[in-house]
Amino acid sequence: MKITSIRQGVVPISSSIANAYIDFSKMTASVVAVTVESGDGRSATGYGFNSNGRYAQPGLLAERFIPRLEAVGELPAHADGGFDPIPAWTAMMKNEKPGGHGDRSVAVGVLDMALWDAAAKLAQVPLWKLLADRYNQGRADEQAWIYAAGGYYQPGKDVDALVEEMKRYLGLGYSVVKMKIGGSPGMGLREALLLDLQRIEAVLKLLDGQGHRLCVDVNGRFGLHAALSYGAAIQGFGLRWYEEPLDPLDYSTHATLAEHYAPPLATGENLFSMLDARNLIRHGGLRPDRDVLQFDPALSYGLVEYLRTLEMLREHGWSPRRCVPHGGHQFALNIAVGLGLGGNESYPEVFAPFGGFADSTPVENSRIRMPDIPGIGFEAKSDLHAVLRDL
Ligand SMILES: O=C([O-])CC(=O)C(=O)O
Ligand SMILES: [Mg+2]
Repeated sequence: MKITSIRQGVVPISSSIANAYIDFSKMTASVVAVTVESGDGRSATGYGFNSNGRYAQPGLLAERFIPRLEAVGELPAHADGGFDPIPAWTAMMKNEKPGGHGDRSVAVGVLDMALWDAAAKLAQVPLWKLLADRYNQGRADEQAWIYAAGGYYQPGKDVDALVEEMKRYLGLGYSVVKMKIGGSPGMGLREALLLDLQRIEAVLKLLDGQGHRLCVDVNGRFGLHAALSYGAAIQGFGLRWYEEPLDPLDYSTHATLAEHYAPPLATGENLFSMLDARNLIRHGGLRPDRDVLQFDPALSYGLVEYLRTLEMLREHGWSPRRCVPHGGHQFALNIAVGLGLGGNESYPEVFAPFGGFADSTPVENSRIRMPDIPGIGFEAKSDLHAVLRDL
């Protein structure tokens, strides 16, 4: 088993959308293609990319992580005889100190995704099946629960346009949707809250008042006072979840909020290692019977690290069903189905071509089936495959 070539590129995913914390006017993504040769002379090329919210990492890839992978030489096979990304991952992380993950976890996540795509292609099975066989006693789910994430702020977008957007998601087969809140620059808390309540109530009306069909996402914008004020105001709606109300690393403030806000909270998309996730579980006051963990393997050192995170969760009494990764990509969708997570995010209208799933698998009642092709399934998603093929 040997890595024979690695190529990288940068692709723009800029758009006019904004959440409560950032706009996406300059957003980019790294893409890589990694070719692996098996002992019997066969080879496969796996692809990887980072999901939105963090920028492309061409420097870290070129200076550290690609050269280390290129230098690795012969790699030991997995016990099942196939390619094993774990020894390659360990070689990539040599001479990296613990802590301070920064953008390094993004660069490693991009390569990790490509290694897993190559591993499943060499085994000639979909990644969800490889994962179920290696780590879940062969038990893959038949489909994944997904929800439509959108409801971004955009110049000139009023409440009617927000409702129209959500209507389109329902038309595509989603029954649960997510919208942004907390992003009204220049407004005082009272004024911003009143406007957001109007926006939330308009979407809830479209959803026949069923709060469990709506998630709201603050993207880490609030301090404790605003998080509590919004929490008190939305508590009665029975929302599916209240996402990232606070800074992602401020665990004890999360614990205080959880004492006062009983319905489900969701967070974790900006925690990039098993150890950060463990600190959230230890100190964040989250409740394993209702809260939702959104660690995104594509941003946080990939699936090798995510397997450690799932193990840590088990040790702390959390089911993998509480995990619904951020990022709306096919990699996390395979992980959700193969390892029995609670579902996955989906971006029907934003972050193309990286957001979205196989062309051939429609969404029905917020559920999606997986295509039965080798690897992660990029070849079954034409807009994304066109970008990756160019590498
Ligand atoms: O707007 C973003 O940065 C993406 C995000 O939070 C999400 O998908 O939950
Ligand atoms: Mg979010």
